[in-house]
Amino acid sequence: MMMGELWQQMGSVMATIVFVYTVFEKFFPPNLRDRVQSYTHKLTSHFYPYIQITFPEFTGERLKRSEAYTCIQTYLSANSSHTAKRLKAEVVRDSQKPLVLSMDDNEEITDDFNGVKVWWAASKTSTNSQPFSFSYYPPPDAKRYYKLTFHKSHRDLITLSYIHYVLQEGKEIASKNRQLKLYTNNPSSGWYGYKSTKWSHVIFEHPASFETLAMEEKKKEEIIKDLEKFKGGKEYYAKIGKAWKRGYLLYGPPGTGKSTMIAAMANFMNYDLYDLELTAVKDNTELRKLLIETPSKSIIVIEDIDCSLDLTGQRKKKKKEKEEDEDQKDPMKRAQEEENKGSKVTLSGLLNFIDGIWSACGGERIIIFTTNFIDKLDPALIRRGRMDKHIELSYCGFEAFKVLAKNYLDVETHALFPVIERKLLETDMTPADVAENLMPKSVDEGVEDCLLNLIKALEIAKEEEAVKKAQEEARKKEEEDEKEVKDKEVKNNEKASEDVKENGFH
Ligand SMILES: Nc1ncnc2c1ncn2[C@@H]1O[C@H](COP(=O)(O)OP(=O)(O)OP(=O)(O)O)[C@@H](O)[C@H]1O
Ligand SMILES: [Mg+2]
Repeated sequence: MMMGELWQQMGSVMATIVFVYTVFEKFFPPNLRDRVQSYTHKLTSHFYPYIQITFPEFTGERLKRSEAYTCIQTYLSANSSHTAKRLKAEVVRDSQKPLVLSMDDNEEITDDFNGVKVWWAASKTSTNSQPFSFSYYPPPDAKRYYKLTFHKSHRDLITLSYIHYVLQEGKEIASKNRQLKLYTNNPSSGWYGYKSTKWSHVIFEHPASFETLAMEEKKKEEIIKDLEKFKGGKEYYAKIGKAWKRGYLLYGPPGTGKSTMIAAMANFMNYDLYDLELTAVKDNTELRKLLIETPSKSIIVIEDIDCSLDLTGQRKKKKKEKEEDEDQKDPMKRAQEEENKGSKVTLSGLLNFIDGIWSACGGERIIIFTTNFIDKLDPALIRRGRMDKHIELSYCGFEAFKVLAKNYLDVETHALFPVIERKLLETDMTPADVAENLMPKSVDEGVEDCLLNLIKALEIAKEEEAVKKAQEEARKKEEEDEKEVKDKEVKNNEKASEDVKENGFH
């Protein structure tokens, strides 16, 4: 007999029992009722050897969607779409698949775990308590739940292992199908300031990956391994007593692939990106709130950290000195300055953001800073522990060029490659410029035309570099000559005054 039919029969039996129970409750004293109840339980469990566990969709007072329900739904959708006969199709937000199929209400499927058979049923109970009442409003939504049924002899296996397995699997499938998101912080002033959430997002669709990223193979591998180690390092971080987070500092000239690498990292890790615009953050308190609102499995990015705030000298200025400065200003001027300054985030606020006790909330977070000028940054900001790994992205070398040639022209070798290799050694050109020159400018341009374009561009860049160098040298020489003349003058003046002293002339 099918489980569904069995339950239908059980339903009518239950209705009779409920009726008898109501009569029984009315006419029998409480102590007798308790005794009869315990016997009934024993009797039913003897004849009905199955255990049922329900997982309601909503739990708690705040009607939060149950995480377990969502995981089970994902797990069953992946497993039921080929076994269940009635399926429900839904467009699910943030999922890569346009349509997600899951089992329909009152549908039932079986699953197998270590040779043990279990039954899953999707059910719902109507919450409308007055079925015949007339109302202008539609009846409230039904309460959905999943019901798991299994034989009582497998109680331990199911409750200790199987349910855990289903939840884990569900989570993993969801994270694989998840659409990545790119968040940015809302400005704290104006209408956005009243928004309950501090971050707004769009779907992240950057196609960058480590395969298409142009850089030395060895360096790339090292970064990939570092990321992999971090991802699977939950126990390790717990063992060494460190918060599960890692900081990367990406530095190098403009157009060397810092932003591209961030996108590649997000795609590789399957983490959401939180692009933090520091100048829009009011103060340190708000910075902390933003941090708390980022969940685990996220990458927090602060681009061009050297330009975001004046973070270079603030920590060095002593508090006392600062107070003295402030006291001397008149209050009106001070208030205006505060207003103009916009963001009051300080270096110490940022240091605490990265490394303070709050930064440990949530875990599994990566923080990335990018800068064009690493020397401008306060050493405290980029010390290991805050920025654990410093990655330099530099001008295009031959290895990086080969990746770009493969991406843009689909070639791995060419007779012109050795020429380009030599020219790249002589000239500094960013991967962004190399990529631009490699891109065919019309449908008629073939591989060779593009490579020749690049060679030409490298030659022009070399000439420009030589001119710049000559100009720089000429400027330096001019400065030195000027200095020499000045030094001579000073020396002559000194000599003259010494003569005056010695000879006693006035
Ligand atoms: N290493 C690279 N690999 C692949 N493409 C690259 C690389 N570097 C630059 N590019 C190309 O050049 C463009 C600019 O690169 P990107 O924005 O990553 O530079 P950046 O280092 O972030 O520059 P900035 O310092 O100005 O922000 C990208 O769109 C990308 O196509
Ligand atoms: Mg950039």
